[in-house]
Amino acid sequence: MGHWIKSFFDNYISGMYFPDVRLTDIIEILIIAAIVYRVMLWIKNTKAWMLLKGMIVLAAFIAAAALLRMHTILFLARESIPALATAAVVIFQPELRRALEKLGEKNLLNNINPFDRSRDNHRFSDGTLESLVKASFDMGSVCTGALIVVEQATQLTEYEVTGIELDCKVSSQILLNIFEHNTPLHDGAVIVRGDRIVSATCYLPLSDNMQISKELGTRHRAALGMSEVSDALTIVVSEETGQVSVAMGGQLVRGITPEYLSTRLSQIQFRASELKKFNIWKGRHGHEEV
Ligand SMILES: Nc1ncnc2c1ncn2[C@@H]1O[C@H](COP(=O)(O)OP(=O)(O)OP(=O)(O)O)[C@@H](O)[C@H]1O
Repeated sequence: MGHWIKSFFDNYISGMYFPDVRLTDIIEILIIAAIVYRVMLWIKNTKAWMLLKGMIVLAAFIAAAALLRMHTILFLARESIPALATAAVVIFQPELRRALEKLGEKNLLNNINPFDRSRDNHRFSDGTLESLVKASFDMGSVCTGALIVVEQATQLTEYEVTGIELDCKVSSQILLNIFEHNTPLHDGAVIVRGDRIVSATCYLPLSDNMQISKELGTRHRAALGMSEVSDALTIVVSEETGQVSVAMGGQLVRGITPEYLSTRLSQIQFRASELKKFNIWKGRHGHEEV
């Protein structure tokens, strides 16, 4: 038996090439796998999926042209590659920007950089949370349409300037007043930063998600659009049905309850660093992803 094992090793194993795998190689493989996974998710969740499908069709066409030796088509394809690459960057500018912003949100530099203003103003009180929930469901009960964006780490200044500047403490009464029909501020969205309403009548980007239900109009599309370009949580109250929905991270959850909205708001109520302390001390929502 011993002889057999020895001859097996001599004949097969000793002839094999075992690369010298270091710990850094394993870390490198894991990093590349995570990046590829993230890029694939990004492609799947954005317009890039359409682009990828288009590129596959184009590649198949060029491969067929190469097989059939269609030199003019190959020449045109070769010459247009730089132009197509530039066009892709221009077309996907919002998605690329969002991807980089997301990277920045999780960046360790946020915890180190003392000049980062976003660390100071993204916490709202329990009073604001309760006012948002109360106002949303009060408006829902009388079918008053509303759109309320609760800012998180992504600064919404560019959307804030499309509206009328306000600086008032969040209260359910103010929100009800703003969205009252036929009043000057009722159209568009309100942006909430911390405990304050910073702007009303804001214009939000519309989502071009083709999977969104056809029965939903531009108010819901705007809420979803906002959630695609930022980490904000947007509350929508339907004027038609009185239903309250919430959009965040490119997902729209329709027909929610006050408890659900309360939970979602409490999940974003504290900054990540504060949240850890909050969970340790209060033991609330410790299991939920933020
Ligand atoms: N891009 C936008 N940014 C902000 N608000 C918007 C935007 N587009 C539409 N709205 C708001 O939505 C209102 C129109 O809502 P619309 O009826 O088209 O949407 P909906 O999703 O069907 O909502 P509802 O159920 O309330 O009818 C507008 O009067 C405006 O207040």
